[in-house]
Amino acid sequence: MDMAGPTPSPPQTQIICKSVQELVISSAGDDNLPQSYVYRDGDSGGVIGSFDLPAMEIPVIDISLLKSSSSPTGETELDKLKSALSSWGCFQAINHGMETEFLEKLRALGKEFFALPMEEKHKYSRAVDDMEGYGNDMVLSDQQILDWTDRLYLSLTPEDERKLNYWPENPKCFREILNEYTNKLREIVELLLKAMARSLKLKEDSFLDQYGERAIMTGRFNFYPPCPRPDLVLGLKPHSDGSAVTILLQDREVEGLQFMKDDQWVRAPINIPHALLVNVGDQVEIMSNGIFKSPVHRAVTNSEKERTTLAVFCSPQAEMEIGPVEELVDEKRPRLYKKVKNYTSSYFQYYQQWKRPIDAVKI
Ligand SMILES: O=C(O)CCC(=O)C(=O)O
Ligand SMILES: [Fe+2]
Repeated sequence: MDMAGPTPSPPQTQIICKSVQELVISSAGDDNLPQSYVYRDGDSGGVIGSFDLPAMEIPVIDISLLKSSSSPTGETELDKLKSALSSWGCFQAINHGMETEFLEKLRALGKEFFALPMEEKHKYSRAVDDMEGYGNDMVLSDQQILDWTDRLYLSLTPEDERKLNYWPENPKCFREILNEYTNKLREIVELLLKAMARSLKLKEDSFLDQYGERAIMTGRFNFYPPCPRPDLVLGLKPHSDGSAVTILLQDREVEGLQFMKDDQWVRAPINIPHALLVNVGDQVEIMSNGIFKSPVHRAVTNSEKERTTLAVFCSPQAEMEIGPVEELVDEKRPRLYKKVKNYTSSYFQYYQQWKRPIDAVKI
């Protein structure tokens, strides 16, 4: 199955709308809240829900211990990884080899970019038909409920496919730091994919074999301005990621991410500022034949504080055919997913229609 093929319905006229930040500047309070952002009863289970949700007990994994399973600590950490990914589908990664100061520089890149004057940011605005660049939701239908977020979306690898015209020249160190982060994450993702395979008693290249030499990494700085009605507006609608693995650098001070577990929303904590939040995307769920879970998550808004995060989506090369690793298919666990190529290409059309693209490849 090629995901570049049939999709729910073709994109309709697209309208580029004002950035959320501009809306906040131009409207003085909730009387002016545009209806296109508002959830009404009946949309996705109705209201956004309670604000005192439980915090999740998210597993913390020392990824420096995942390099070898020959020591007892390595073995324990691999077991923790397996259990984290098959129950939650996510964990906080510590000892990833990046200094706290470096992560702070990265956080500052996003904050400083979104704090630039509008005219300056508009130099990097995405084109109507392009995902990349500065902007907000692609509007594909009148019914679409918009996300209360502005983004800067950049392709990071393959390096020769970077569109540098979208990479801000201000802050000055933007390109250098983001490039360094990309290189670090590339190593981390390789390490994780090997460890995931070993945790399932597979050969360590079992997932990497489906990954290709020109793997795709895209970075998205998400900026959530304060919102007058967090009870009616979401920062990001419920979704699971179309990636193989996503690495999220959360805001240091402001929470907002929530995961769905046993039909309940739970808050992702920000208690470890130097941790990276790693979550499985649909493509690892497919490759692991459903053993590892691609969790549904969303971002809520905050009436007082703005929030900035950086998500990096890591996926196999588009031409690679991915599917459940053969050793994970047997009578007890029949094949759950078809083989698929180019999984992320139609992701957003499903996303905007509240559909999970992974349902389209289930057997
Ligand atoms: O900003 C967040 O906390 C979540 C970001 C996210 O889920 C995404 O960009 O896919
Ligand atoms: Fe996500």
